[in-house]
Amino acid sequence: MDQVFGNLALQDTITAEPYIEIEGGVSLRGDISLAGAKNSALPSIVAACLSSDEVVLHNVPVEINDVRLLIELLIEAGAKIEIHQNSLICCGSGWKGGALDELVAGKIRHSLLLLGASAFWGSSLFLPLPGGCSIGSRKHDLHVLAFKAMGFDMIENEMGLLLNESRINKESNIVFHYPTFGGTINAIFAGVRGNGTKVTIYNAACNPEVIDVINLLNKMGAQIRWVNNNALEIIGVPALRGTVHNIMPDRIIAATLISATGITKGNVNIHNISGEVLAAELTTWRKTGLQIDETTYGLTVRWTKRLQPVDVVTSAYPGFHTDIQPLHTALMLLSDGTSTLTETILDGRFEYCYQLAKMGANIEIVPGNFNCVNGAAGQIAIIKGVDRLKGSDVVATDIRGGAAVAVAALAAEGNTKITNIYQIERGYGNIIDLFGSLGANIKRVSESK
Ligand SMILES: CC(=O)N[C@H]1[C@@H](OP(=O)(O)OP(=O)(O)OC[C@H]2O[C@@H](n3ccc(=O)[nH]c3=O)[C@H](O)[C@@H]2O)O[C@H](CO)[C@@H](O)[C@@H]1O
Ligand SMILES: C=C(OP(=O)(O)O)C(=O)O
Repeated sequence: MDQVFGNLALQDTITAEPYIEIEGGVSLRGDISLAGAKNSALPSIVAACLSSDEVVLHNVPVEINDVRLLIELLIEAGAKIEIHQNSLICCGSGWKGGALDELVAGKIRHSLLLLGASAFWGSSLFLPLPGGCSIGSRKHDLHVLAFKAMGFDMIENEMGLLLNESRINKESNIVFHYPTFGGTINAIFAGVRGNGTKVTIYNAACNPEVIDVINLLNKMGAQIRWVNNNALEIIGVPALRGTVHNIMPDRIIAATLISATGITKGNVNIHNISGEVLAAELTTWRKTGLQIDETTYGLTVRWTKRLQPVDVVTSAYPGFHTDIQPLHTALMLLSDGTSTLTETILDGRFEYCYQLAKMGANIEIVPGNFNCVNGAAGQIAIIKGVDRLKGSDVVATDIRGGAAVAVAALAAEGNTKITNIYQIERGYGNIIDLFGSLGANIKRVSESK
């Protein structure tokens, strides 16, 4: 790889500390339980604020930076949220909408979901441009399309999105060309309230995190059901009620642990996860020779022999998850041959590969003969397995790219220093405990303290 930093040199927000230090070479061993999923918790917290009764959420990963920021935004918009360890008591009775803080909204992708919440409450909201991982062109045209199809008055400019106080149509059809995760959730939030209004979302996202949010809303009295061919039908109800809900376990953290176990030749039991939510990924990883068994409590993962290369193409659920592709790359780094990874969802999702190259990984990024779902030119990573990785100074480029370099560092010879760990901590509550409890030599260092 001739580029040392990829496009990362263009970013001006890389933080030197705190940083993570990993002394590689320890095989991960032991048992571990998963925390609640970030990508279910974020929309679920917004959903919980759609009722003026109390909604209690358990198993919320409250240490995650993005969760904290979303709570801050919701409180600013008038919701009441109390944090009690890993549980939240949420109530939307004071919802006032308004203009959201640019700095906070601009750090997270799911600030977008406050638009759906505002439509639910019948109030206006100005959302400065949302943020999230810098992993390609993250468009929001499908969100706008959904709001407009439902009859809401939405104005979009280079500063952000303005939802004016407006009413939902009696009946609307939303047709997505791609099953957008955030777009589906936003349309559900906006469509769930009404007096018998009907919204049908064609080609809706059906990943486990969406199902978790729908289950929560239906417990709150919403009427949301699948009709056919991934169409969701939402019949508006006058109000939602309080309930209690457990956020689903984080399947991407499970994938992170599987990758880390495979690359370190380990033996780890992952509790409270069903193989069903990672079906495409487990099928792929079993082909590498990694032994993964489903048990009554979760998954057992055992390395028994050098892993074989296996090609992956990312796609919408139930396909191989784009958030898990960096973890598959990590798993393939020491494999016995060449594998390819074709990323079809997000065009900028290979930045972390330039960091892995500093550790001795052999990865080439080549143009693909296709466009990603956002219309941008797609790329393919060609990974040639090497015999060893070496510790190095690397940067966490985004949540999962950061996790991938941490996973590689666990198997590298010597010491790796990872900076810009704010990115990792946007998605992992405590990666030090996650790997440390399985034997890894890992610590978080803050020299200025
Ligand atoms: C907080 C959260 O849960 N984030 C997840 C969510 O993000 P997010 O909700 O942003 O993902 P989407 O499914 O909406 O986006 C996937 C693709 O569709 C494109 N698109 C999306 C919306 C739109 O209006 N127009 C459009 O073209 C995006 O640019 C992207 O290329 O799903 C992504 C894809 O599985 C994951 O990587 C993120 O981890
Ligand atoms: C891309 C991710 O998150 P976000 O959409 O919040 O940036 C992720 O969780 O991997």
